[in-house]
Amino acid sequence: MASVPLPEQNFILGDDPLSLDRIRAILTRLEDTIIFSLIERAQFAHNPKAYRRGEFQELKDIGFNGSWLEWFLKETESFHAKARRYTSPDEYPFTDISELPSPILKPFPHPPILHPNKINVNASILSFYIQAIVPRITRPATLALAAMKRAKGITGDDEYEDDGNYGSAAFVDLEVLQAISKRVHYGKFVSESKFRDNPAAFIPHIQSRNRAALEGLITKPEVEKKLLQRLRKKASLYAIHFTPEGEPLNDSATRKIDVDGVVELYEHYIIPLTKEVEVDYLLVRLDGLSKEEIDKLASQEPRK
Ligand SMILES: C=C(O[C@@H]1C=C(C(=O)O)C=C[C@H]1O)C(=O)O
Repeated sequence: MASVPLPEQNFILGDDPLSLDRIRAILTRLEDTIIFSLIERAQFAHNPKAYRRGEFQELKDIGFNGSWLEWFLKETESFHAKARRYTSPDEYPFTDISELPSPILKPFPHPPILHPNKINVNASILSFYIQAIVPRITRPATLALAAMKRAKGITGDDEYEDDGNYGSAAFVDLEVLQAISKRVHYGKFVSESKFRDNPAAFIPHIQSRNRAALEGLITKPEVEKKLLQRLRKKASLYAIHFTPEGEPLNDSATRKIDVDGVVELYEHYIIPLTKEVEVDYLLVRLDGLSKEEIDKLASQEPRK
């Protein structure tokens, strides 16, 4: 009987915050969050207008020059920042932290787990989400809606791609983006766990800035292969519609989400970016340490 991963817990709970098995269980659980939030986003049209800067006069009127989604991010993250969300090492804002208010609560007394770093790859996440993911998983707005808009003289290149649900779609965009961001930045915990297991394996390549060697050390092809297989099965199952009587509709044309799109999201974007975070984190892992501290780490026996 395969062991069932530990109940998903964030890094604070649990006895060993850097157990690789527990970290992987959290990554596995985030697969569900990402798939279901993509299913929710797929219910709305592409709405490309929401991702282009300068499209909303109403935003310009309030002095905001970014896109609708960037405004949604800044407004939402400003509130979350006051609730100290971004003092947690597993939470990273898309808005420049210097533009967000200070927390009204004292920082949560997190255990010092990660080495100090300023790694934030949310700009890359936002870019691939807008350019590749949203167009892939959304369907044109209904032809009837397009006809209604034509009748009202609403035209433009978004005629079939815009259902006007800018607020609802952006709310779900944030859920997808925050889940992908958490998943990708968990690469820091993965790297810290692997580093502590065998510092001597990493230290020479960190010191010689050898990204390729570091990426070779953190890459686990068998883990990635199993993940993509599991992801395809999950997305195929979660995408099934049911009849009013609760019978599954096994018609691929009525799937709630493009399953290939979900797998490609992980294979071409999420996994590579997670590994980039892992390597970026390793490259700063020795920053601020004395020669004696580094030598002590290098002399440590491998833990596994
Ligand atoms: C996250 C890990 O590190 C790497 C990245 C993976 C991913 O992004 O899914 C999977 C395996 C490794 O290649 C891990 O070892 O679990």
